[in-house]
Amino acid sequence: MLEINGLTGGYGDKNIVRDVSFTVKKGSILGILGPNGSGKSTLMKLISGVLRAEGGEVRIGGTSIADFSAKELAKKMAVLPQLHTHAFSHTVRETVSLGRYPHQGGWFSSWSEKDEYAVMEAMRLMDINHYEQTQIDRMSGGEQQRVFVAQALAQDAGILLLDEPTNHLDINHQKELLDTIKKQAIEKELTIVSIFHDINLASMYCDQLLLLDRGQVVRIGEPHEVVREQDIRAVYHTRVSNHPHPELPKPQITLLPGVKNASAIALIRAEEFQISKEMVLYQSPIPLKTVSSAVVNAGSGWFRNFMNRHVDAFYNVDDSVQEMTDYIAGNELKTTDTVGMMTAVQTQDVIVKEYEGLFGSIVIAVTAGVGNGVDVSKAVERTLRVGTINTWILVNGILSDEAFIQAMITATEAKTKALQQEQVKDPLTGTIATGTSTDSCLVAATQQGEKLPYAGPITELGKLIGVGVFECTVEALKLYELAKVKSL
Ligand SMILES: Nc1ncnc2c1ncn2[C@@H]1O[C@H](COP(=O)(O)OP(=O)(O)OP(=O)(O)O)[C@@H](O)[C@H]1O
Repeated sequence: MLEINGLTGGYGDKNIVRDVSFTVKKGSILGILGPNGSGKSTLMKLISGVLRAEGGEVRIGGTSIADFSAKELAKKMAVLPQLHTHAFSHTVRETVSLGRYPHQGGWFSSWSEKDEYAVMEAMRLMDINHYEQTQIDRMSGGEQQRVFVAQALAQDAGILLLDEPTNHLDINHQKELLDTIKKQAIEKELTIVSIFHDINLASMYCDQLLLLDRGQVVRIGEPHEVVREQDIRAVYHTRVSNHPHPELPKPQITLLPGVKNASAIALIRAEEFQISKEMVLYQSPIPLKTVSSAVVNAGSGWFRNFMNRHVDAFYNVDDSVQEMTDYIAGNELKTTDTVGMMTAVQTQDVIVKEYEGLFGSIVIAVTAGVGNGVDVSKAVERTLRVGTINTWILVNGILSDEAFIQAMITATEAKTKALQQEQVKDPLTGTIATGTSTDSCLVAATQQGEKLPYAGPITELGKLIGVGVFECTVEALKLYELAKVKSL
């Protein structure tokens, strides 16, 4: 265990780092974050003993580092400094072998099997064994960085201090290096302290983070306690937005640029919908922020094209996402810029209406096929048949995350109410259907104009969505019934 208590120090009589305390347990990684000049490297130098502390102390396993000889300390603690200056050129193997110096007995001590193993293993872990005889001054910055990390690993110390280990590395090598370090931390129970400039990488790989500002700790804790918009903004003086990692419970941040491309002022209009027997298509002049349960590009994103495609009632392919993606591409639309839904309903029976509110307007589009109506409260295993209610809500306004979710809830409630009014039944249970088994919903917004933080039924936006989705669904259901009668 590494314990830092009230560590204070700097250069000459100037204390750069003041009163820093934390502990790092075996097998875990602590990441140090902070803007340029905040004292990260100085803190590392104080921890490694390169700089003498003016106050406080560093303890390893309960013993102060002041009580270790330089060699003893080097066996316990390996350091990857920020800048590597080498007076003369070594080969990769020689450079990595320098990591073994604390384990050498004296001038005439021989190179042991253990030394050889440690060097070979470190080179293997950093994937540099094929460069073994290369002069490091002939290597790229990223390759050199991996050699120096290998040198630190070859030292076989329980504590690793790393100053920006991913410096110069491409994204794959960043991942490979941090995966290796994390694996080493867990398997060999290493204690690791590392400086990071990349807050997202630090959040992903570290168990604890320490945010430093002007030499003092602003916050320390698990990544979710430290990677917070307000703290990052206050310390780095830049606007950021926080969002979840897609696979890990580790928060990520995105920079919000101070300068944006001038974007055309866009207004979504019902009359701009292109309706044919093949599809309903809306093409926006600007990307719309979208949340949907579509077939292609479901989830959240920014898209310009919105397609509701008519498919045969017996449409049945193994990979409908791929088939739909190919269909979008076949229609000369970019698959990365298009949200695609499907319906067995005649797309010419779509109801598209515009609703004006105090804040601006929304456009609602509904196709409704209820041959597969389901009473959700009595949902049972069913054979899946296409026949679905697709509801689009396109908003001329700026929606918050809450508003996107509330818009979906409000729209779903309005749809269910429409089914109730039209007495649409679940054919299996004979009770009123609440939807169909494959309904889709899409909410998209220009993110221009008025800020709309909420979309519940009590808000202006929610009222329009409620009335609009109800009316459009009722009308779409009537057209569906008509089409059914006509086809008999
Ligand atoms: N050798 C030195 N002598 C005097 N002052 C120094 C020395 N090294 C660094 N400093 C000063 O200490 C302060 C902190 O520097 P430090 O290198 O610790 O910051 P850092 O957080 O690691 O920055 P960066 O992100 O730019 O690497 C800076 O103001 C710097 O000018």
